[in-house]
Formats: sequence, structure tokens, C-alpha cells
Amino acid sequence: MDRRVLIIGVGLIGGSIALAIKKEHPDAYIIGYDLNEENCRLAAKMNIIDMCADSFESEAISSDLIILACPVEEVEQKIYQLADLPLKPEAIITDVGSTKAKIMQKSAVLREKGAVFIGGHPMAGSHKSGAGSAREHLFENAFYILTPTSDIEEKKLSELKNWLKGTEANFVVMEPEEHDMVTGVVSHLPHLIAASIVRQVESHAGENERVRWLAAGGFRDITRIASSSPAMWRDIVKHNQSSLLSLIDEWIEEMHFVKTLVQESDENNLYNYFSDAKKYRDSLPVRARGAIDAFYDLYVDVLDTPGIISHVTTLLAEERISLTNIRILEAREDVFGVLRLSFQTEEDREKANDCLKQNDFETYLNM
Ligand SMILES: NC(=O)c1ccc[n+]([C@@H]2O[C@H](COP(=O)([O-])OP(=O)(O)OC[C@H]3O[C@@H](n4cnc5c(N)ncnc54)[C@H](O)[C@@H]3O)[C@@H](O)[C@H]2O)c1
Ligand SMILES: O=C(O)C(=O)C[C@]1(C(=O)O)C=C[C@@H](O)C=C1
Repeated sequence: MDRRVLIIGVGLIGGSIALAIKKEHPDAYIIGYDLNEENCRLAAKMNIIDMCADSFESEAISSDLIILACPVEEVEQKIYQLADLPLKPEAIITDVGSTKAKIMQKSAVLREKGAVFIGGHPMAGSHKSGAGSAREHLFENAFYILTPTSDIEEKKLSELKNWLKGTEANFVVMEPEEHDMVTGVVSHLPHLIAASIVRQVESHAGENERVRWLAAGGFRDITRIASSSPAMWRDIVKHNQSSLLSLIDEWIEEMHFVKTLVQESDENNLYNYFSDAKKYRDSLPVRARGAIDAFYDLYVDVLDTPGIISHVTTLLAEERISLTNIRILEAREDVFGVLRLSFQTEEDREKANDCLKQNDFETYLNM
């Protein structure tokens, strides 16, 4: 009989894991369950999953692998709900949540019932959400953190790694508390800071429109992640509250130091501040494939006139180029707008670029 995988939450991460599992285990039957039925149907239509389930309970009891890929507060709820079900004794349950300590504490309820729960967190992703953004290669070369409790047999851990082999990620075992401290520093605090910078710009833009127009490369680089799912980040901050509170104190202290640097305006001190940061930033390992490279985006300048989007999509459709996503980044009277078109492959992006250029559109590969 085919092995069955149930993915609860078929969004960016759940969908990408489904694709990676399909690649390595083509015999596995992958069932998706998502509160957002439309998203689940899209995942099935895109062959990311084999079917959409109406309820997760009926599928969970016959699944060999259950992956919780919803926001972390929902992961907790699902752990409780799964603990009440007669799961297969050999089944493995895992999650992909961005926090680990609270989830591992809650998972005791599953272990008490004899179920195997191994926490997980692939350290790659994007600011995009939903099945439409899922990519088979999203986790290639990324670290994939696993947090097995001491009672988990090595055999079960290997079995899970084998299920996830198609991610081509590097597995690392960590204690949940260490995980939350480290991800607090490199991921969760930076997200809070990105959101706060965007809010500061927004409040200035209220007074002077030009702030909005001139929010260019540097601002976009440092704030890309502020476009991520608010539900996901709300839950992460709730889960990692204690690490974040002390990191925010450190950040405030650093900002006091920066303020002094600016006030004193000492050339050497200012130079060294930037130079030390640059040295460390430049020394960070570069991954062969970063999160954002897994998406093939094309930016197109368009005039904000009626029918312009359908004109662009018709041109692409005539060339049989399939779009996976389209977004208006700026749409204002008398100012150029920017359309962000996303494609499945680099080849599609190149074809679209040629096609739009031939039709006199100004296009960019990066913004
Ligand atoms: N986005 C990233 O960069 C990233 C990276 C690593 C891990 N994660 C973690 O992965 C998880 C999913 O994030 P994502 O980026 O895929 O988000 P997403 O919004 O793309 O997908 C989450 C999906 O879960 C569904 N969902 C929400 N509550 C549900 C419930 N109770 N039952 C069933 N489905 C439910 C949503 O409808 C959505 O389709 C989160 O826990 C997040 O912390 C995210
Ligand atoms: O690249 C991005 O957009 C991400 O935010 C990815 C990112 C990160 O902070 O690095 C976000 C949360 C996840 O838990 C793991 C990865």
C-alpha cells in the first residue's frame, strides 16, 4: 500500500515540502488540509498535493507522516487535536514552525500517547505566502533544524530525514531553547526591526509624499521581510516572547550607542562602526541558493491606466508563458506603477522579459 503523507497548512512551506517529498518519494500519496479551501484547491491543481481533505482527522489516522505547516499557535492546537486521535503507532509527526521551545513542551501530550513527534524548522523561506509560492528547491543547501527529544529512537530520526531528503537541506539537531535564542537574533528581531522601519517611513510619508517615491534600493533591501505574513509573525513573536524581550533591550542599548556616535560625529568612530559591520557581514557564508533566488520575478513599469494588467497578461498568454503570481507594487495617478510578475522557471521569466520588451515595456529583473 502507498505511504500516506498529510500536510496541515499547504502554504509556502507546506507546499514546498510536499514538492520535495514528491520528488524523492514519487510513490507517496500526499494529502493536504488547509483552513483556506481555495489555497488547498490551488495546491491540488498545481499537483503540489494529490488531494485536498475536508477534515484532517479522517486522514490523520491513516497517515504515515503528518507535517504541521500552519502558523505556530495553530501548530499547538493541532498537536492537542492529534493527541485525541487513534494515529498509526509507527506514524511520525513533525512541524515546520519558526519557534521550537513552546511547541516541544506542548508535544509532550503526543508523546504521552506513544506517538512520535520530532520538531522541525527549515531555515529558508520568503516574504511570500500560499501554495502559489511553493518551490521544490526552496530549502536547497539551507539548514533544516530538528529538535528530537531524548526518547526518540535514531531509527525514527533517520526515517524523518529520509522523508525530507528531497529538500536537499542540511539537517542539524538542536535543543529547542537554543533554537529560539539563535533564531530570535538572526530572524525574529530583524523582522520586528524591518516592520518598525517601514512604519517610520510611513509616518514621514504622511507629511511629505516624496518619502514614498524615494523609498528605493536600500530601503527595499532592508525591509523586504516586512511584506511577510502578519499571522505567521504575530504567532512567532508570541511564542518567542522572552528571547525577544531581552533582544529588544539590547537593540535599544545599541541605538543609544548609535545616537551617541551621531551626536559626537567623530570621523574615526563613525568609520569603524560601519567598517566593523561590513567586515562581519562580508564574512557570513554565502549559500549557493538563497531563499529569494528560488523565485523568478520580473518587474514591469506600467502606466496606471485601465486595462493595463489584462494587456500584459494577454501578451504573456499569447506566448503561452504561465504566470504564478502578479502584484501591483505601486499604483498612483500620474506616476508610473510597477507590476511584479512571478514565474515558475527562469526560462519563463526570460521569455516574458523578451516578450514585454518587444512590446515596448520597460522591465527589470531586480528592484
Ligand atoms: N515563510 C517562511 O519564510 C517560513 C520559513 C520557515 C518556517 N516557517 C513556518 O512555516 C509555517 C507556515 O508558514 P508559511 O510561510 O508556509 O505560511 P503560509 O501563510 O504560506 O501558509 C500557512 C497555511 O496554513 C493555513 N492554516 C492556518 N491555520 C490553519 C489551521 N488551523 N489548519 C489548517 N491550515 C491552517 C493557512 O491557510 C495557510 O495556507 C509557520 O509556522 C512558519 O512559522 C515559515
Ligand atoms: O527570507 C525570508 O523572507 C525569511 O523571512 C525567511 C526566514 C528568515 O528569517 O530567515 C523567516 C522565518 C523562518 O522561520 C525562516 C526563514
